[in-house]
Amino acid sequence: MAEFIEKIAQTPGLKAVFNYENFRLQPAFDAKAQAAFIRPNEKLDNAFKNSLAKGLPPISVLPMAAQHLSVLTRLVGAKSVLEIGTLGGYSSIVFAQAGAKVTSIEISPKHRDVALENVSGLDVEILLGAALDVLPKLAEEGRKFDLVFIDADFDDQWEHFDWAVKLSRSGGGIFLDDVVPTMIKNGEVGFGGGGEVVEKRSVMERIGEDARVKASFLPVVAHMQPVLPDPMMNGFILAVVE
Ligand SMILES: C[S@@+](CC[C@H](N)C(=O)[O-])C[C@H]1O[C@@H](n2cnc3c(N)ncnc32)[C@H](O)[C@@H]1O
Repeated sequence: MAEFIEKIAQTPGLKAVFNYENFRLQPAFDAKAQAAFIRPNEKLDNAFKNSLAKGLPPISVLPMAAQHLSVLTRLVGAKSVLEIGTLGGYSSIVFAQAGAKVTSIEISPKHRDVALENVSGLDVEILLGAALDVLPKLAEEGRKFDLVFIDADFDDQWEHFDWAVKLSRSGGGIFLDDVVPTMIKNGEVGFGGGGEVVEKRSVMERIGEDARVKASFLPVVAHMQPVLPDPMMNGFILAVVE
């Protein structure tokens, strides 16, 4: 191992690749990727501006995450998407523009009203209510979805995931967002008093023990400059339903 590290240190340019501080380059990478990959989208731009103007919090998915969801929808060939957590409909627009009929659940009447303005003309239905009240009704109706996107409160992630599995077709996908902040908030992974890493049973073990799905975890470094000065570790779980 020491030999390997020594070799890296002597290879021109390579040492810089293993610099922990590179996480701080994330805004530069993100700006580059946005400039390269993201094409003008009037509907999304208007939704973002209208949501801010109406006083909604700026917590919709970031542009590159939206692009990722769009690519995922196309890869899955999703014709129906269930979304838990609408906010102003930013991600709903992404799924609809990628070719899916979107059913989105939102607990706040104010957010629902702004979302209805933003998604006009697209195949998006917004169901008002707490997800844990609405999801059983969808199951009673026999609804099944190709892709489920979970992006609501941090407290009910496991319960939302459980319903997402019940409401997915075999081979469907489930995207559980914001897993890292949730686990840190709940003390499932974090630092102890001496700086050591401490862990307890988490949503990951629960999903891992669930034979109905095969799951993966993708950590991401996000930034919300200028709102937050430092890059932030986040991550999501992407699962396929057996
Ligand atoms: C992070 S935002 C969703 C962002 C949206 N997916 C986007 O990217 O444009 C979370 C939303 O979930 C809603 N929410 C929170 N808890 C909920 C629950 N239990 N049931 C339904 N919606 C909920 C909040 O009101 C908020 O609008």
